[in-house]
Amino acid sequence: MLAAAAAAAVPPAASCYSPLKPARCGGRSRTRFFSMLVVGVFPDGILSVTILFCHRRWGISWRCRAARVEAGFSQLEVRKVTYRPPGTEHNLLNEINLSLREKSFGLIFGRSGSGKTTLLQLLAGLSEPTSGSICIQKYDDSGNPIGSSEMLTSQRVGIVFQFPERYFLADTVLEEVTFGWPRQKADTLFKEQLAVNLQNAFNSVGLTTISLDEDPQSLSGGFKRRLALAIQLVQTPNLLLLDEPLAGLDWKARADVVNLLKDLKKHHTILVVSHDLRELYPLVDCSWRMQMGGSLREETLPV
Ligand SMILES: Nc1ncnc2c1ncn2[C@@H]1O[C@H](COP(=O)(O)OP(=O)(O)OP(=O)(O)O)[C@@H](O)[C@H]1O
Repeated sequence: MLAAAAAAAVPPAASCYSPLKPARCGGRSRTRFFSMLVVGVFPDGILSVTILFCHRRWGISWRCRAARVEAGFSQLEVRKVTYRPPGTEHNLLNEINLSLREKSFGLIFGRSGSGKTTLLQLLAGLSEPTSGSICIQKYDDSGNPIGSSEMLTSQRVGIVFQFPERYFLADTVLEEVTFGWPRQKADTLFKEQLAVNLQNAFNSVGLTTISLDEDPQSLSGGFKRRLALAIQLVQTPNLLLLDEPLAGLDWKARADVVNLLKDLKKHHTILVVSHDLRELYPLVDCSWRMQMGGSLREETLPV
């Protein structure tokens, strides 16, 4: 990142400069420059790169250009979340805490009925926590929080349910993907952006070989899951939630989806609920066990 920032900061006139030695600028000029790279970090975690040119004959005349580059990382934080469905007397989830750093892969496992899917639904904004908060917090490189956290909104989350192909509604892949897109003319620009996102999403899930006129139900199991993922990726979510992504697939399609998730993990923050621990194990950065009674404990996978 620093190299890129430095490259962006170099003015055109300084194309021959060296940060280590005095350099000769241009064939005819005998003037020599010294250059200095000044790097600073502001308290808000922004990295500043400044290049000073010190002129040998004129003393400290200088030219300077600065670039500001975001440093640090952001993290999903679930803080003391409790959930009791309206009209019931028992909590399904109790004081759940979870942190997941951007571009990492988290996995929640646990017995059937312990509350894993309920937690995903809260993260996706499909229901509201009874208490506690779900937010995104930014940190600098030293791990100090930058500013206050932002609430995670449903627009920033993509969720792929268990057996997503059961919810396909359209007759063609194109209609399926564009199902929720705005229909009004005024939204042309927005639709153009979605079309670009769609191309990127299809590239990232490896769906470029299928025809957009194909019936989604005629796709293989692995390709149906790819399509379900692409539909979510079009919205460029900050967080991708997957409920049992391997359920109901044959061994080949399972391997296919695991490889796909390995690729997606490079660019996306992914949180998965699954019983398929052995197959997902190589991808996992953090894991938690949901216990009966709805409490969550960080725990390495028992594989
Ligand atoms: N709105 C609700 N009202 C009452 N109980 C509910 C509600 N939603 C879910 N439950 C119950 O909460 C418990 C947790 O369900 P959930 O689907 O989250 O479990 P899970 O860990 O994902 O299970 P599985 O691994 O079988 O998918 C279940 O006993 C379920 O019946």
